[in-house]
Amino acid sequence: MLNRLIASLESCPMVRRGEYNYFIHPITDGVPLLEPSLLREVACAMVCVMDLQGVDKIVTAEAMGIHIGTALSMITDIPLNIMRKRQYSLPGEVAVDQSTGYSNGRLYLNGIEKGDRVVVIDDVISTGGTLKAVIAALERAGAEVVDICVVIRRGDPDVGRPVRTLVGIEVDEKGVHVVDTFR
Ligand SMILES: O=P(O)(O)OC[C@H]1O[C@H](OP(=O)(O)OP(=O)(O)O)[C@H](O)[C@@H]1O
Ligand code: HPA
Repeated sequence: MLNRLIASLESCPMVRRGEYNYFIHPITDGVPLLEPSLLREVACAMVCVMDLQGVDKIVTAEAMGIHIGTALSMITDIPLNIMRKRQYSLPGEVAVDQSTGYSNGRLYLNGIEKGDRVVVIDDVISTGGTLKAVIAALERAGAEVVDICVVIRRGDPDVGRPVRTLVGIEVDEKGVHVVDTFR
């Protein structure tokens, strides 16, 4: 079921970002080209593994959760909420710090109401810094996070909650190796 995702990961290029081996892949970067068949494979697999019963909103983080969140939203008819790197200063906006293996920034949550049942999705989890920030913002807004699903898990990060992943990978100087599926 994940043939396209696995084959494209095992042949994707990698660059150094400081000390970090950064793999470049259509799902995580939109580079060189995101084929509809790959996006469809990923979105359909996410719909299969997630518990979407009674979910009010799909939440993702700018930028590389957006195409996946959009595909999921169109399949399920559940609205999409995007945590932005831009501040809007609307009433109730929640700001959180985000750190990854190669960057630090701030994410802003708007449009979530107390008691909303949400699922969180993203393209990749590596240090877990981004997901921790997203979960913290949702908790501050009073949402109930009912499921979390990420396409690619790099290593074994811990965000204090179960995270479903479609594939697990290891990255070394030779490139990307897929080590598990549907965890
Ligand atoms: O587990 P982590 O170490 O936090 O890494 C994962 C995050 O890194 C990337 O986002 P990034 O902040 O690079 O922004 P982008 O989506 O705009 O590329 C990716 O889209 C994830 O959200
Ligand atoms: O190695 C990576 N590649 C693409 N996106 C990422 N987000 C965190 N790590 C990575």
